[in-house]
Amino acid sequence: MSEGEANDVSLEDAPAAGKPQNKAERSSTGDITTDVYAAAAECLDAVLKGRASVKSAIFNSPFPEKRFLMAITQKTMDNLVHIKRIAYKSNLLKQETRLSKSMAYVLIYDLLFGEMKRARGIAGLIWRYRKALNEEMQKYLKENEVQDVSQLKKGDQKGLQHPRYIRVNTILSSRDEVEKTLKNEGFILKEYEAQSQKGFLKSIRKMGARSFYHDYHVPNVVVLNPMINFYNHELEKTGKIVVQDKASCLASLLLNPPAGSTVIDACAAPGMKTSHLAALMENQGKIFAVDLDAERCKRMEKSLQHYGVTCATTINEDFLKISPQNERFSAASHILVDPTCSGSGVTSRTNKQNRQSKKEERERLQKLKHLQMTLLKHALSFPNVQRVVYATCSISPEEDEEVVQEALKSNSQFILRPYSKYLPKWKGCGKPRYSVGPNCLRSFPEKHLTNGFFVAVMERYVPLAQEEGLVDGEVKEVGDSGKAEPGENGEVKIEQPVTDWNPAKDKRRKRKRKHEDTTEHWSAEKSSQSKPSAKRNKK
Ligand SMILES: C[S@@+](CC[C@H](N)C(=O)[O-])C[C@H]1O[C@@H](n2cnc3c(N)ncnc32)[C@H](O)[C@@H]1O
Repeated sequence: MSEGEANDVSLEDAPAAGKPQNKAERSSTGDITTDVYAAAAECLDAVLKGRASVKSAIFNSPFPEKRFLMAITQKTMDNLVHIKRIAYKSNLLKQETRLSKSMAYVLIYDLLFGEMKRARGIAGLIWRYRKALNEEMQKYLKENEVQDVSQLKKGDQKGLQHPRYIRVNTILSSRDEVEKTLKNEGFILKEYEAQSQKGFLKSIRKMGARSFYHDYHVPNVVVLNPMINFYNHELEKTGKIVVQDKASCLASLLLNPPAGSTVIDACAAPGMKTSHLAALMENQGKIFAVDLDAERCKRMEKSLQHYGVTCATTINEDFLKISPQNERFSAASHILVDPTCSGSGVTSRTNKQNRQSKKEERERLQKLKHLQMTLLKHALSFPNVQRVVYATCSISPEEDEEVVQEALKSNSQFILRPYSKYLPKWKGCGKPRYSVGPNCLRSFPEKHLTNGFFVAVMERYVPLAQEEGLVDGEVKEVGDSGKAEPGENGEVKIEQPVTDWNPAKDKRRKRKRKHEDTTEHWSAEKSSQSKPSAKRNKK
């Protein structure tokens, strides 16, 4: 079991009918303390399994002291992320099999966060572990850089409350099949409050344990309650679903290579995005899945097999050493660059990272930025590449907007396509203090309920001047002030050098681009099940 799984309730635990709790826990003992623990555990169980809200569980409980019951149940809920983590680390749930999970959580709450001073009744079962639990608690406080429990964040602690996203692997399954399986297991497909990003997120925020939704932005992604664990589910074991954060699906979705194309995934391991690309390409064409790291490459190979990917070849190589002129790779029309980054957007990691001094942090970011920019520039130098997507799970502009801005400055053949052209339903862009910012996609953990992520789409630009045999010139961003100036369609404006610039031609070029944009039939919203047209492939 991985650490992350310690926060999950497994599917077997979740069915709405719910197995009854231990008899010993349920029966009235005449001991008010044991009885309140039992009642609180029942309420918690009902809430975690989606049968009731805290208020309705308390209301329906036969336990007479409602305020007492409310206090302990609500406080256990508020601290549940911490309690689960400590319980997992101490190995308590494996050692003490006489307690249901909910009862263990209530007792751990009272021992570590509450009032438990001595072992009485059922509390005796947890009292024996108090030393181990207290030790884990101290480590946990240290990890979270706080002195005592009152300083721990309540409820919506970052990183642990995002929904569970599963991507249907359309190579081996279909959304209908996955939906049917979920429904057979008692899950209920729900509609959003409104067909908008806001309406979708509002519904997701209050999603019950047994509900699921189709994702609003990414086709074939299903959204479930974070408590639901799919790691050992039959759908996962058979490769029919991929447990993948939604934000990380956006990079492949925006690259969106048509079936039959030649693609390089330049930093591919462990292959999550490669398998998504293969699914979007209907497993037709060629993906070179390149990665420097031999171990990760091996894992990727296994994983691609598991997901039924046959159109990809893994290559254990430094992408920078692959020559753009190499015949094997030079036909690539689409390249994904998802390089090593600080990972500062991955919310489950942010709490754990060691504190570095500001200077060390700056130096580290500069090194990463240099590597990332070298990789991106290399991708842009492939002779037939039409679209390059750059992505990171970092929230630092040094690794995001600055890399894209500088790489584009040094390459006059590419423009930044506004992500909104391909994913108009997504609301969330890059830092406006960079001219490229408004055209780049960003996801924000609190806003989008995903990891923090950054994606930029670059496309080969064919200037009219070149088409008409004029001298091609320097490409520069309009707005020397450094302010963002989205052009028509939102892309960063491209100016021809003054010597070649002809307003009439520029107008025609804009008209032509506008026409192309309105006739562009492709949209990222298309279902990956529908066949992409070959016309797009030629673009
Ligand atoms: C963020 S991970 C990629 C995750 C992957 N795209 C996925 O979705 O599963 C970055 C990867 O880049 C690889 N990498 C770093 N520098 C590289 C280089 N010069 N050439 C190829 N791979 C590189 C690392 O080994 C690492 O596996």
